[in-house]
Amino acid sequence: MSGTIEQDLLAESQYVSRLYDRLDELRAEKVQQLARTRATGAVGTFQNQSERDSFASLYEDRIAQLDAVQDRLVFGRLDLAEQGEAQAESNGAGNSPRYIGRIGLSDEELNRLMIDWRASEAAPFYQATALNPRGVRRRRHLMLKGRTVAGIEDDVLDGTWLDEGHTHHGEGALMAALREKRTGRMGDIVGTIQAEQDAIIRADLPGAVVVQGGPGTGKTAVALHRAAFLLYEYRERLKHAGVLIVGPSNSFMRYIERVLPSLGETGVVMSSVGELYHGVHAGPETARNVARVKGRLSMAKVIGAAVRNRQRLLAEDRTVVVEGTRLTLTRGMVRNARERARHTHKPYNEARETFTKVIVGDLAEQLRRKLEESAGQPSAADRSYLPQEVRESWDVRVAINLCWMPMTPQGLLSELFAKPHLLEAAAPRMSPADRDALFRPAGSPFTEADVPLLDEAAELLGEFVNPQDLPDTSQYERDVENAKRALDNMDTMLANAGIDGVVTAEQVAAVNQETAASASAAERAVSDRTWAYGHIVVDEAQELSPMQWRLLVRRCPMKSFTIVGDIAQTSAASGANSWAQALEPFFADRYKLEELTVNYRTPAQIADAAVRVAQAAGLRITTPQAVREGDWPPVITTVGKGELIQSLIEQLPDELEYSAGGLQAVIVPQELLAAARAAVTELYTERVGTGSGGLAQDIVVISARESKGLEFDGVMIVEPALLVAEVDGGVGDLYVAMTRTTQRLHVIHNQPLPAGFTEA
Ligand SMILES: Nc1ncnc2c1ncn2[C@@H]1O[C@H](COP(=O)(O)OP(=O)(O)OP(=O)(O)O)[C@@H](O)[C@H]1O
Repeated sequence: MSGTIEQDLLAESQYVSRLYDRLDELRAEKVQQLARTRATGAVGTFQNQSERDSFASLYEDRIAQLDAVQDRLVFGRLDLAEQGEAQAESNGAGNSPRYIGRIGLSDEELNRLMIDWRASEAAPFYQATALNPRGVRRRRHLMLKGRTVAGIEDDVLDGTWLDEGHTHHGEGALMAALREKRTGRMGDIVGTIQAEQDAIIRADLPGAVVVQGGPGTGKTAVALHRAAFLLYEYRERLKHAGVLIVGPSNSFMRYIERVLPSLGETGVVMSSVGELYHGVHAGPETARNVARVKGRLSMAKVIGAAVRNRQRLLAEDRTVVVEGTRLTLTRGMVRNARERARHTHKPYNEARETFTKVIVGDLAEQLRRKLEESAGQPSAADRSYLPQEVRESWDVRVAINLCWMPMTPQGLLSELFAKPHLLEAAAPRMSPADRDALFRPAGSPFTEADVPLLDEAAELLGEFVNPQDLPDTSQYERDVENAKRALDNMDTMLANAGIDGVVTAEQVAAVNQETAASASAAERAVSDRTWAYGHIVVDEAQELSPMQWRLLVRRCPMKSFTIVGDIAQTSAASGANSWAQALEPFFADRYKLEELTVNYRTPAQIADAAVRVAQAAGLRITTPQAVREGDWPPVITTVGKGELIQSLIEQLPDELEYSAGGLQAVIVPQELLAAARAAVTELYTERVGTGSGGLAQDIVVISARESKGLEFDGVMIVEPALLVAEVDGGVGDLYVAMTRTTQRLHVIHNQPLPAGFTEA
């Protein structure tokens, strides 16, 4: 059953190579099928063509998936105790070992070669313990280098096997994984998921799960693996509705973007909080008081009032001229039309149709009476054209727009913050100081804190139809026009394919519409604000304001959420002080709170210092147990006034040597950021990045806020006291910065260090 390590490595390598052969075979099959499908060309009925397109994209997706899982395709093996016959048959593999990998693989005869890590049969790989072995005799981790097995780590749970020596040991699969250099892109942890993490990953789909955990406890990793698990376990349900993953910033989204594809899952929608309103790329809200005000739930009422206030009454009756006849639009007519429009309970832009119809009807009636009066007698003549004349009158259009102007969310918000009288009318109970804080000139860029306000406005305003826009039917006509032009260019191509005059411009236009209709759930979800997702994963969730929560809950009415974060790391002015405070308005007490307790990232010596700083400032934190002691305590360099940047430049080369090809971060207060970046860039030019770092950039100079959620082999922090001062004296950001490192922390300071930094 077990030989020398060399024999076992060889045997395992042979099996692994069989798995890769099978993967190659499947890939080649799909490539062939794709080529055959494409070769059928642009002929046949449109149904045929759209079927062909769907097949082609199916094959493309499968090829992409097979490519993405190549790296460390298989990572585990389970040897199980004797099973009952029925069970042995049902898993088709008798008592032969189960190999656990990124996807499931079977041979041509449908014998299972490898089990997807998400399948229930794979669960013992993560959950079996000596106390509860769940039928597992031996859990084996396979460490691959390319396509061969370079290392084996055994975990024997059966006493007799232990005695017989069926075991190989090294430093441990987990430790080996943690020792890896950081690349600036998060990797998956599928081979070493720990039991407490696995329990959360495999929790049921319905309801909200909140995962609280200190720094480095694997919250992000767990959230992403959970998304992959849900997409596997509830594929049918989630295939159409999709899964949305929300994180704090674009650089964070870049940091995590490769994890799901490496688990064989694409098609998930990923968005930072600033990108949640389609078409707006919002930057951070830097003014903390503004973020605080905009994040309050009461802003929903303010937006509601702002929309209602745009339905105006007339101050006095107004004369309008229709085809030379003077008519009177009375205040009463407008009030009545507004009541009827409001009664439809439709969004503002749609209710405007009712408002317009009522006004036009009343004025057309007035016009009819006037025409008859001037003719001196009632007439049976057809007057059905009158409403059209009224509708087209310039005066009438101006008057209607004065009372009920079509609005975009962007337009509404821009004006609301640029015109103090509008804000005062919409928010009479807001303090003047808060109203002043919201003021900004029209056309200013939108910020993250505006995103939920835009969404709120969109909800209340409904579809915006620009009166100057052509009606819907003309879109089709424009498509036909485009297609006609495209067809001119396609003539030769069609002739080559032996098709002459078979495809018409109308048919090409119809194909465009088909394509739009068959876009994947993910593609459609991104652009459709009213899309209801099947599940939402929120990372760094402690930072979300109540208004941001409101937006997210609207995007998933079923309230199926995975929410991960650390209350102690809150730095946003409108973020949460407790999960109960953040979630109760939306979930009441219907959420399950889980906790992660082991810090996999930061060595104990550094994590302890971070904990002391947090506790000295009175922050209530959970203190996870660090899995490694680490080689270095925090290094502290004290410098004279004005020498911070100079010292940074002097110390950086040593730190780069320590991180030896890994990723080095320099975390700097906002006010020193530009100077630090310039100085470091002068020395290291293109090695310096600003975001999470990439393969080409191994030094990043960033603010504490930007470092949220990321990790580096080495971290330098410049002037901690300023990091604290810039967030109103909170130590949350400093706590975050200190816990970003996997190896070394070096602090350069001039001002006194915050309490707790050094051991008393
Ligand atoms: N079971 C595991 N096996 C291997 N590595 C792990 C495991 N769990 C976590 N890690 C690693 O620990 C590091 C921290 O994980 P992650 O970023 O998910 O933590 P976090 O709780 O989100 O941290 P923070 O709140 O500080 O941003 C990552 O490098 C991750 O890959």
